[in-house]
This record gives sequence, structure tokens and C-alpha cells, in this order.
Amino acid sequence: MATLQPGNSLSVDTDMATAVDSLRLHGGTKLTNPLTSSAPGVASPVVGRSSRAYTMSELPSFMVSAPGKVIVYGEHAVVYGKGAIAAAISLRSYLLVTPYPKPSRTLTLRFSDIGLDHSWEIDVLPWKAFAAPGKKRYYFDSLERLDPMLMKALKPFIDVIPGKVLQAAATSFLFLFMMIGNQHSPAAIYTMRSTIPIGAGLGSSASIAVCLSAALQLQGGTLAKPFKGMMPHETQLQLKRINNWAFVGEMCIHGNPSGVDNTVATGGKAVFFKRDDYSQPPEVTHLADFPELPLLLVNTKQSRSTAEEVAKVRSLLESHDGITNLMLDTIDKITTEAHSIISSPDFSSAAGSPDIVRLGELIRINHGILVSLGVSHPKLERIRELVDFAGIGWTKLTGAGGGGCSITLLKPNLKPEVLQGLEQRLSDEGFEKYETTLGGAGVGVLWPATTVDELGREGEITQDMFLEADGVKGVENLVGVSSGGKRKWRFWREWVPEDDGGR
Ligand SMILES: Nc1ncnc2c1ncn2[C@@H]1O[C@H](COP(=O)(O)OP(=O)(O)OP(=O)(O)O)[C@@H](O)[C@H]1O
Ligand SMILES: C[C@@](O)(CCO)CC(=O)[O-]
Repeated sequence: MATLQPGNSLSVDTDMATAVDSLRLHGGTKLTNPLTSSAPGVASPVVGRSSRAYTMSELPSFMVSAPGKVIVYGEHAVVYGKGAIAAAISLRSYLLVTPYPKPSRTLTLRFSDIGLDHSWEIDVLPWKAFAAPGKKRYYFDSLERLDPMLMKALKPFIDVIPGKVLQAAATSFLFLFMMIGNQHSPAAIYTMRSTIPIGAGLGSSASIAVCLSAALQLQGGTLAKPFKGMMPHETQLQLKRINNWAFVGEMCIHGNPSGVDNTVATGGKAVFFKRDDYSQPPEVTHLADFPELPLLLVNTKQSRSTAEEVAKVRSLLESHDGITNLMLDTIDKITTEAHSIISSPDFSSAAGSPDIVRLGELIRINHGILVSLGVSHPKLERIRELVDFAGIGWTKLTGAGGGGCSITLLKPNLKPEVLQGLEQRLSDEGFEKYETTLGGAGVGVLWPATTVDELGREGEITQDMFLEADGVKGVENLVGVSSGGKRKWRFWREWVPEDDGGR
């Protein structure tokens, strides 16, 4: 166990040794002023690797990133202890952490996707309330619910921010900062950009919660950056801590999450997830052989709040408990059956295999029940109608519904012109198709936040460059995790061998 001392010095025992070692590797010289901005799109030169050095109280700018997800089976039912299958996608959130030079005591959030630009002074935050007897939690703790007294203590700091969307994101940050950090935590700017559409069922909130959890624990020195040769049990421990606090961040955003979104955003790839007792850790099976299912992902562009959709099912349970429970049990059976099809050693997604048809039928049935639970939307039904009319696959909503996205499992060997015709129709009706792959990497870190330009020079990724990157493509080009060697993103991974180039 490690404890944080005033001024951010560390007292260390076993699992912290690696964190400290990786920090020591950098020991000594100062990094260039982190607030120095270069011209847009031009990396500021940094000193060579051997002379770059940081101490615990003087960290470099760094980035963390976490993916969004699609729920393939089981959303909503998973809130009530039923199984769900979810996979990470290649759309991701990226968080740049830039330390303020001393003696600043300021925290700044620049979450530009939602227009949040807000600062607090660390010293005036309600530390007393958070240090009261029984309130303090440590980085190795888990929380199952938010303490109303602590939320009340944060309220004046959140109420000055306009609108629910911004307040939810700010609460998630501030609550985690107060829990994971302390009064002596470093002053910093947190700049967030995401390529995940917000409120569209693709786990945008979980993705940012994972980024915040990982970044704050890295800053606190309580998390070891992943390195080649990290023992599997240590990797699991780090992931568990990131996930535990990301769950808390998710609670701040939508009240009563099951934990499936943050679990897949933390670990990546795909999971079977079930949590029937919220005082216990969930049952999580990593689906290492999750097949590359041919999916069409379409956004209705109808935004909604996950909290409100979850509340709809809760109220149906209150008014029709017997029938609603039967529907949730049926979703559980659907997920279990899909899990056994996918996990079978004989599973095949080749043309003519009955497995894809069975998975497709389960998708269709799952959607039908979600409609009955009241969480579809006329726009989702319109997409399903267009896909059914084209006869190309099986469609369901994904995530909380009420708008957001649909997924279609495509039939094998489709004629390209049929698919193109459908895509054109969807676009004509104002829907947006997403190109994404399933089963992406989980949480990763880029430490320090540097990239290599066209001439092979390594340079710092500044806030201006990050904020000015143009759209999804601009963000992916500048900081994306699939960088072809331009950036050294590293991932905590449970299920791949360590010799994959350190990624
Ligand atoms: N890029 C972002 N920057 C800042 N805050 C964000 C960002 N993306 C999401 N959020 C926060 O998460 C909230 C959206 O969460 P919500 O759970 O409603 O949708 P979702 O996570 O996209 O969908 P689902 O839970 O169905 O997958 C926003 O209101 C905002 O507070
Ligand atoms: C609707 C829901 O099941 C999925 C949201 O992505 C809510 C949750 O699991 O927290």
C-alpha cells in the first residue's frame, strides 16, 4: 500500500515500487514550460529522452485515453443484475493533463466538446467535509454509492457552472479529484476531447470517467504506468483501481450505472458482464476471442440522457413488476445464449453458418423487448424499418436508447450496391453512419504527451494543438492511439502477451 504525504512525496510498499521506478527513470531535469504553446499544428521541440526528467511534484504533460463501447446484448436488464455483452469501439476520449507552474493552486477544466471552461482554486475546495470521520476513501477503496453529504459540500462549486451536461462532467471530475487527490495535489489543466458522440449510447460518459480516474491516479502516483513485463496480477490490480473510480465518476454523471460501460472502457476488447449484488465486484468474463462481427452502427442524432432512460424502466417495474421482470429475465436468457454461441469452439461467422443467423435473431428479439420496455424512439424504429426493408440484417438499439445509436448485424455476402443504397437512404433521412471496429484497446497512457512530426522530430502536444485539432480526424491524427509509431501509447492489458511492442 502507498500513502500520499503532503507535497506529493510517496511512501511506498510492494505494488507501488513499479510506479516509483518508472518515475525515477526520468529523475532530474526540468521539462519545458508546460504552458508554452507552439503555433497550431506545430509540435514544440522537447529535450532528448535521456535528459528528460521529472520529480513527483513536477510531472510532465501527459495524456490518457479510453474507448467508447457498444452493448451487443443486455442493456437495461444489466442494471437489474442480468448479463450483458459489450465491446470496446475505436472511437475514444482523450484527456491531456498539463501541470500549471508553481506556485499556482488552480485546477482548470477545458472540456471543449461540451463548452466547459472552468477553474477552481484547490485551497478553497471543501477538504474539511471530505476529511470528516468516515468520509475519506483511498485509491484502493471501492464505492457503491455517492455520499449525499459530500455531494452537498460540492454543490456550491458545481452550481456556478451552467446546465446539466456541464455540471455532470464537472461533478465527475471534482468528486474524483477530492477522493483520489488531496489538498496538496498539483495544479493542472485538464483538456478533454472525444471522438465519441455524446449521449448516443456509445458510452461517452464512461469513457471520460475512465480517463479522469486514470489521470488523477497517475498524478497522485498511486498507479503504475504500464510497462513491458508488468505481471498479469499487477496489471489486473491497476485496471481494477481505474475501473473502481471510473464507476464512481459514472455515478456522478448518471446516478445508477450497472458498471458495464466503465468496465469495457477500462479493459477494452469485449466482456460478458453481470452484477447481481452491488456490494460485490461484478462477474466479468473477458471475451478474448470475440468475433469480428460485421456491424453497421447508425446514429439517430436524437440525443437523450441515460439517467432518464434508466428511470423509464424503473417506473415500468413499479407499475408492472411481474411482466417487466419477465422481460428482463428473457433479455438475460438472450445474452446467455449469445454468450454460449460466441464462446463455442465451433463458432463460425462464415457465410452459410447458422451461428450468425442465431445471433441475428437474438438481436431482433432483444430489440423487441427494449421497445416493450419503452426505451426505443421513432427514429430508431425508422432505421430498423429501412434495414428490414433492405433485408440485410438484424437491428437493435444499443446503450440506453430513447434515441442514440442502433447496431445492425449484417448478413454475410451482401451485395455492395444493396448496402450502399441503404446507407444513402439513411443519410438522406438525416442519420449518420459510423465507421468503427469492435474490440479496441482499453485505457492507455501517453507519458509524456509527445508526438513525432513528418520530419521525425519529437515534440510536445500542447493544449493549443489539441484544442485546435479539426474534428474526429484532426484529433485522431494528432493524438490517436493507432499512430503507426508516431506516439508511444501504452495500455494496461490483461489478455495479450507482453511482446506486442509494448502497446
Ligand atoms: N467529450 C465529453 N466531454 C465532456 N463531458 C462529456 C463528454 N462526453 C460525455 N460527457 C458527459 O457525459 C454525459 C453523457 O452521458 P450519458 O450517459 O447520458 O450518455 P452516453 O454515455 O453517451 O450514453 P450511454 O450511457 O447510453 O452509453 C454528458 O452529459 C457529459 O456530462
Ligand atoms: C442502459 C444501460 O444499461 C447501458 C447504458 O450504456 C445503463 C447501465 O448499464 O448503466
